Amino acid sequence: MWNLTRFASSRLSRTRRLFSSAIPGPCIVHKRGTDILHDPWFNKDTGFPLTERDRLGLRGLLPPRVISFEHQYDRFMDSYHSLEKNTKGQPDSVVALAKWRILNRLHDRNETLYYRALMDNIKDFAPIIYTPTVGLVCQNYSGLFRRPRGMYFSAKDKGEMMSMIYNWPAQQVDMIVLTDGSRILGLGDLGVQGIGIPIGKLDMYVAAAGINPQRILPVMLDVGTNNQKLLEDRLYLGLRQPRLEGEEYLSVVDEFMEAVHTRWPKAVVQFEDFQMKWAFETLDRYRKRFCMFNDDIQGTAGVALAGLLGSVRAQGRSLANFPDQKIVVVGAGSAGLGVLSTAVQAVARMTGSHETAAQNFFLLDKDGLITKERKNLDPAAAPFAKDPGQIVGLREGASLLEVVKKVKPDVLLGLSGVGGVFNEEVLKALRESGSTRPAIFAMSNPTMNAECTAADAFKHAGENIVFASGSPFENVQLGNGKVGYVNQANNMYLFPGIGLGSLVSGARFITDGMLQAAAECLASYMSDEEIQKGILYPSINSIRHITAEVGASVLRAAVAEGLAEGHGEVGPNELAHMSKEETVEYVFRNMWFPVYSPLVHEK
Ligand SMILES: NC(=O)C1=CN([C@@H]2O[C@H](COP(=O)(O)OP(=O)(O)OC[C@H]3O[C@@H](n4cnc5c(N)ncnc54)[C@H](O)[C@@H]3O)[C@@H](O)[C@H]2O)C=CC1
Ligand SMILES: CC(=O)C(=O)O
Ligand SMILES: [Mg+2]
Repeated sequence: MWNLTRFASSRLSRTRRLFSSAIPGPCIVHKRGTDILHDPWFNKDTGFPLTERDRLGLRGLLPPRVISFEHQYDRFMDSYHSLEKNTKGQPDSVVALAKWRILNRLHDRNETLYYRALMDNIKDFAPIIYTPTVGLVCQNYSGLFRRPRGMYFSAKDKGEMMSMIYNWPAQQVDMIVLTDGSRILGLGDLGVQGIGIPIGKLDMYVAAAGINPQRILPVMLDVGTNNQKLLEDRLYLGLRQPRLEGEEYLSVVDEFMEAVHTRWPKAVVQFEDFQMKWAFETLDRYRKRFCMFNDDIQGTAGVALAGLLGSVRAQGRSLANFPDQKIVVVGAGSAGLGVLSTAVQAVARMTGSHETAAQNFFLLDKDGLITKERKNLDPAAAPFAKDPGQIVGLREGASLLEVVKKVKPDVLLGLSGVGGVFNEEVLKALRESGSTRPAIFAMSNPTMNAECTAADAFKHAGENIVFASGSPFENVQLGNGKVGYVNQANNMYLFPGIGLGSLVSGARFITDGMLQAAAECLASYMSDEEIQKGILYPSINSIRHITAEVGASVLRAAVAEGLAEGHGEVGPNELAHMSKEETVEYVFRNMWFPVYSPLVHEK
């Protein structure tokens, strides 16, 4: 079932070939003069050629010398490197925020240059615009606020959303990331300040999936906050009221979804960082009506499954051994339960039996091991709750240490949001694992919420482990030239491809089959040689390439299910007759690339 065909080794050179042939088409602009200079979508700063300055009424509004895009890029990177030098030795949070500020200023001024800088320096810049720094930015959003980005729909806008949606200046929107700020990374309820997450996710969409930045829309649904500290903060920019609950809450989300799909029926909506009860409820409510998915449940599940399959291969075993792996999942929230149900489905497909598929999985939450004896057992966790009769030596609520000692798992996977729960004792206990190569996935974000650090994992659990974390860590030097490889197990490897594949297929819904195709594509991406070294996921430097492959797999799955209605000029028949290679090239062709387009003014 898992096709492990290696993709062409020249994957990066093919990416470059596809981009180098891209000639920028003209871009219609409905403004002139300073209005253009103040619009980051069109602004080229000193890069406007003289003829364009004439055409657009810019002559005299800029210093006379025309600076090339490459020169502007170098100038920006020089100032970034000076900032790095000048902030050396300062606390990490100060440096991180300074870097975020310089990038944010460019984002606000000139998006073309910003996205080129982001794409070309994705390994260095992703930790600033995405996890971990985006968490710090959200925590400090009200104080850092200078200008709005995206749209804000609040509980006070009830009845107005259908008209408000037309306030957005773009004619077309393809990709929306929506949050209600109720569970931002592992940082809890940050209310309106959570808007930083949709912004960061959509930056990744532009960088990885080549979604045109004029067609993205970050959205905050502000239904209040239960964070007392924020409610009392004089700078807080959100509604000062407790969160709406029940039908009142759902009616706000319903109204937003209707409004969006009235104006842009083909837009894909990604739900992000909703607290668990609403994450599941909204997914269930909308997935058969709109083209939407929940990244924390579904995107994370695919990335984790790819990593789990990779860790079986890292043991030198075939994927047929996956059902025998003992896997302890710590965290029974939206992410943990999403991972577990996807992994259990994969086992069921392999073994042909649903009944026994969950037997090697152990689930813990803040109250320890979850069994059928759990009082007020959450129905979402119930399918994974252990029958006390079948877990000799373990009881309801057993601690993580007890579970690890007893189960001797092959994999310890954390999605608890709690930093350090894989403590020294737990990691040392993993040395007694039955596995030849235990795997540790400390997937919680941001860095301080990771269940353990990479250094601690290799130090306490042994040098033979495979390690992955949600936020980036440096590789660990183990001495004698040996390196403990650190993987980033983050849904960023899938959500851009899921969104892009759904968009360019013109699918009305995102099905389990499309999500499974995305996970299988990621799982098959790495070579045996890489996997043997403990490298489970591609380098972030090749994120555009992996996203194109994932997008193509999603598209092909949509075609196979008869859901692909086509996109732009390309109809469903054409999509259905594309070979695998042609599908990847079609996906690439639909990616936006940051170059200055000639601007043509139209009234
Ligand atoms: N790496 C990635 O791609 C992703 C990472 N995450 C991270 O996963 C974390 C959890 O996210 P959600 O599931 O949405 O949160 P959630 O709030 O829905 O669930 C958290 C779960 O952890 C449990 N928990 C809390 N303290 C614990 C402890 N001391 N020991 C064991 N379990 C404990 C809770 O009981 C709950 O079941 C967050 O930090 C988030 O950043 C989420 C999605 C993707
Ligand atoms: C990565 C992500 O989606 C999260 O930590 O919530
Ligand atoms: Mg998330």
